[in-house]
Amino acid sequence: MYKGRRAIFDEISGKTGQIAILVDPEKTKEEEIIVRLAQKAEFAGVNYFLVGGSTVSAKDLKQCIALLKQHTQLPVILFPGASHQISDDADALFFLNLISGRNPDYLIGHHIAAASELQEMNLEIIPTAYVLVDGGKQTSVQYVSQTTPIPGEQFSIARNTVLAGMMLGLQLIYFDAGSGAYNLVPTDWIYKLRKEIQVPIIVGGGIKSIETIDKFKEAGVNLIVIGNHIEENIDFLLDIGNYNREVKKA
Ligand SMILES: CC(C)=CCC/C(C)=C/CC/C(C)=C/CC/C(C)=C/COP(=O)(O)OP(=O)(O)O
Ligand SMILES: O=P(O)(O)OC[C@@H](O)CO
Ligand SMILES: [Mg+2]
Repeated sequence: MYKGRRAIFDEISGKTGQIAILVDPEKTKEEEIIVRLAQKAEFAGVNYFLVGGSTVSAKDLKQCIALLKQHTQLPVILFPGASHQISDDADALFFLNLISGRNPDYLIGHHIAAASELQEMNLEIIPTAYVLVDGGKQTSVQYVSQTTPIPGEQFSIARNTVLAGMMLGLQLIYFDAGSGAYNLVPTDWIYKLRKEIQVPIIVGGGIKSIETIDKFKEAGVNLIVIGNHIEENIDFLLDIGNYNREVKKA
């Protein structure tokens, strides 16, 4: 039965500059890769694994999570592209509400489809305002959800969208410029929002450098998500490790 735990939400809220690795179960199937990812992530001081994708099957998702849980102590959070992307082996679920879009399936449809199964699971469910930001290219999420992202120059639309999300009771904001984005979520959005809202903020899409991670941390982002860049270059985790050790010393 769903218990309404808040441990992971509290951990995400607790500080800025935390890092999550997004694992795509469609691309990451071999145990050997998962073992390497788990070891390097833990050594680097990464905070969480996120698992999901726009087009991932239930079977691939379950297998990937089971393997991750065998090989890492880090919390595993579901980042689902659809109602079938759920597994009781994970620790938490971003219950995404795609509020930058106007597609009812992604505002309430998938949620209803998943609700009865979720009620039987032991996952921490985190109601999340999922806000797509134009990253300069059409992404899988936009295509699959048939929604239009918010343009990077339209801060007031972004602001009104997240304010409405908060008023609806969503507890976390995830700004996503999309997988492999060319343009990042604008840092000035975060600075401006941080003047009036305290809810935890997640940012992802196209992040490839320590400099970017540090900029988002300084702006007040709680959790920075990296997918493609680690898929392409697992040794970026060494740089993340060095960065985390420097931040700790400072
Ligand atoms: C309520 C439940 C269980 C699900 C909600 C479903 C919703 C609303 C999803 C939002 C829209 C969506 C399709 C999100 C997917 C987010 C995600 C995991 C993106 C990762 O990137 P990919 O789409 O896999 O990109 P690439 O494969 O191109 O790297
Ligand atoms: O794969 P990248 O570009 O890091 O994007 C991560 C994530 O925010 C996409 O939904
Ligand atoms: Mg993917």
